[in-house]
Amino acid sequence: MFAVENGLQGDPRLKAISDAIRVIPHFPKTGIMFQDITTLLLDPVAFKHVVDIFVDRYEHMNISLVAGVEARGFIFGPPIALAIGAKFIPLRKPGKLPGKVISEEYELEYGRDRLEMSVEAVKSDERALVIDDLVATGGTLSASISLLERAGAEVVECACVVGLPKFKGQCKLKGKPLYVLVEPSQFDELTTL
Ligand SMILES: O=P(O)(O)OC[C@H]1O[C@H](OP(=O)(O)OP(=O)(O)O)[C@H](O)[C@@H]1O
Ligand SMILES: Nc1ncnc2[nH]cnc12
Repeated sequence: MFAVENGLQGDPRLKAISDAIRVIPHFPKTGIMFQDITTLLLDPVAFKHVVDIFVDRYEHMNISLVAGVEARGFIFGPPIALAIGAKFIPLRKPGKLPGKVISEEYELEYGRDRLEMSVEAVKSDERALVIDDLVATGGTLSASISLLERAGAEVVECACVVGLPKFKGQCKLKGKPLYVLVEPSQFDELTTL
């Protein structure tokens, strides 16, 4: 893995994070190089580096709301939210949230999926951060931005641990900044899910 343009070039924590992410060829389908963050979770030093880097970046940005994308955004979002004193909102796959929800469809490489959010969770004029483990096409994060904006929040930034190379050079999603810690080498990534 290589570091991306994130203002942390030369920071040894990025290598520790990269090294802790396992790459599984041809999972879950032939041709996909799966970036497995579950091995990062087995390494408390590297896992803490991820949380520390995001907390350092966001603690003084007046963020009141951290939204995490099901499922892997639920791992990284809550510790960041707690450390910066923001609430955590889960963005869930369809049919999981009770109460009044709004939903957004988005494109996957094959087919479509949908994300839902509890509309009462967001107050107007909140400043939001969206967290996920990985950005591939950006469809999931774009749907997340739309949900939050529809509920009246201002999305300050989206942040992911891994950005796939097809995303190289792209640091905006729906006009919002995207902040990524590491990126697999070309060798590590054949395609996305
Ligand atoms: O940038 P994109 O092309 O939208 O892809 C990125 C999304 O894909 C993965 O989740 P997935 O939909 O596989 O769900 P999971 O976390 O429940 O496995 C990943 O955790 C991101 O949420
Ligand atoms: N290559 C990949 N590894 C892990 N999660 C993904 N989501 C989309 N593409 C992925």
